[in-house]
Amino acid sequence: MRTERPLKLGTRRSALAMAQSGQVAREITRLTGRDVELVEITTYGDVSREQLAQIGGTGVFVSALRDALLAGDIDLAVHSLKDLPTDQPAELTIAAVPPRVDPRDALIARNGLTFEQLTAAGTDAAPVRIGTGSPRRMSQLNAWARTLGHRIETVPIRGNVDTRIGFVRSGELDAVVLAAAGLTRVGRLDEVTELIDSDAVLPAPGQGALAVECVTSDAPLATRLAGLDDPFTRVAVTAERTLLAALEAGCSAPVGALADPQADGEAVTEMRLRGVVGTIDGSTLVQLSTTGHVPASAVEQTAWATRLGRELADAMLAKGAAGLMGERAH
Ligand SMILES: NCc1[nH]cc(CCC(=O)O)c1CC(=O)O
Repeated sequence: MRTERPLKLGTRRSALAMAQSGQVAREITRLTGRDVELVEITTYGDVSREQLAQIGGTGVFVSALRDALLAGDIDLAVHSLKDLPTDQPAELTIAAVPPRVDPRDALIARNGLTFEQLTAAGTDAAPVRIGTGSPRRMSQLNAWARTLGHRIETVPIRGNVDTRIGFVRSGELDAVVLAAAGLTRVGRLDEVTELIDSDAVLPAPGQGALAVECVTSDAPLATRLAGLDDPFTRVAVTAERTLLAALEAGCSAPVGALADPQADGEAVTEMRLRGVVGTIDGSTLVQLSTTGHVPASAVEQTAWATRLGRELADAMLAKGAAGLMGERAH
């Protein structure tokens, strides 16, 4: 009997990418008995020193992995779902969306402070300086500070987890905001000083979820990878990403979205979808939500989640969402 060659899983070299790729590799081996080998790929998003919003945001981490898939250099790739452009190329298939981890953003502030404690010290002359390269985070953090009557300044930064946390440790910034999911995956969740409630800051569509992608023509592989798929996560991120697409926004737009499917045993029953879009300074936000009854059949769920996302986008557009998104961080 012929032993199958190991599957080649393309991954970025960052600690975060290696952690999530390694985890998916182990899961594939556990489910299919097949060995998986990691192949390191450098993406433009890893080498560029420019601000993410400036280089276009959408897809910079993704395109080198996709090129390697299409060239046949690798069999599959693992992406952070929030980094994936919403329009899926026909030659590539998202074969699985594994169970999502905590979708919230996390604050890492000096002296163990929460957002409210930290920002209370801000003045007009010396606002509290919070680092994030994300227009979505800037917009909602600024809006949050406004409701508290506190003075903050959002400072555009980028770099890997280590670099970002380093700005706080060095005293250059008072705090940084990162995805809890990424911090969990690289084992640094213990440095978080506040897990930010989604009522204050809605995460990026798809945050905390992964996408396992392969070429569409490799149907047998796609079928095997489907064993990693989590229907709860799939229905949630479908609604969130449809909202993002229907707003015609990319991953660097100030759009937050979160769907929370309620489970009744094995079945998803109700799902609430919340969305927000705002100006970078947080002076104007369009924030809406909708709730619906999730159909029982897996086949109907995708179409249903797509409809929910579109409906919420239409409602947000009717409230002026498009006008707020034209603005850019730079
Ligand atoms: N934009 C970069 C990026 N892509 C995915 C994550 C975190 C992990 C995830 O959301 O799945 C991060 C870092 C961050 O936003 O702090």
